[in-house]
Amino acid sequence: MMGGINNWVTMIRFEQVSKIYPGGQKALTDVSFHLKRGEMAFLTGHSGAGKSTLLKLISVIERANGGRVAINGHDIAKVRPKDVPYLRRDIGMIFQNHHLLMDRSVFDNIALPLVIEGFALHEIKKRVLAALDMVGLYGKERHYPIMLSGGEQQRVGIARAIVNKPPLLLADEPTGNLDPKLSMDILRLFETFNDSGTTVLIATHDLGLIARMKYRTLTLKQGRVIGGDELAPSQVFHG
Ligand SMILES: Nc1ncnc2c1ncn2[C@@H]1O[C@H](COP(=O)(O)OP(=O)(O)OP(=O)(O)O)[C@@H](O)[C@H]1O
Repeated sequence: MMGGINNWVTMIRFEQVSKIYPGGQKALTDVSFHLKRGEMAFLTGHSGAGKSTLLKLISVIERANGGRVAINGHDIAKVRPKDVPYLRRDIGMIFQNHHLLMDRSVFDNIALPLVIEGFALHEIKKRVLAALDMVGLYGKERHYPIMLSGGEQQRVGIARAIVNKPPLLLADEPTGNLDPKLSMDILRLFETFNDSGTTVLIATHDLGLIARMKYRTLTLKQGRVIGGDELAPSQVFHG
């Protein structure tokens, strides 16, 4: 655990985090912010600003070169490679191109995280159908992704991310391919999860979408956090 009395309320904590990719590309420089448990926030910035890299550091797909990252009370630097899968169970990840298995049914796609965790079949069935219901796709479990619209496919990806009820949900451009109405529907869905206690961080270019919502925003520019950062530590803890 990292020091500090406020750890128990913190879901994501970055302290002066830097990431340089092999080859020398600086992706993040001195990034500090906190996200409390139960918060929902946006992460924005131009293409190449470092949004995906920041999400990859949270999900331990990449590791930082400098500074400290703590997720759900765990100092990532101290998490051994063999324990990374356990940490990831606490994180639901949603991608722009949803990474669905096209040769598997909607049911199988959503069931995947539960199969990996070794759940019993009756429990898997119950949870998959509940997740489908939450994203408004009940009855489509036998469909294949190819039979669904882009917005429906995205919702299958969301159902897969929330099916094991992770306390943290990360979304990387979740509305990238969707029209404004569908984008809003997806954000409302995230709000529903947030209302039930899930911490949500959404990376997006879509400033229009952000402006229509009331949430805090962390803005990156060339790998650094820039002005008006409402996720600055003091404001998170005392705001
Ligand atoms: N695996 C990698 N190897 C080397 N450089 C990388 C790698 N991934 C990202 N980068 C570089 O790091 C910087 C930040 O990239 P990142 O993907 O985090 O930005 P982003 O804000 O998510 O961009 P976009 O909105 O286009 O997805 C960019 O300069 C990018 O070229």
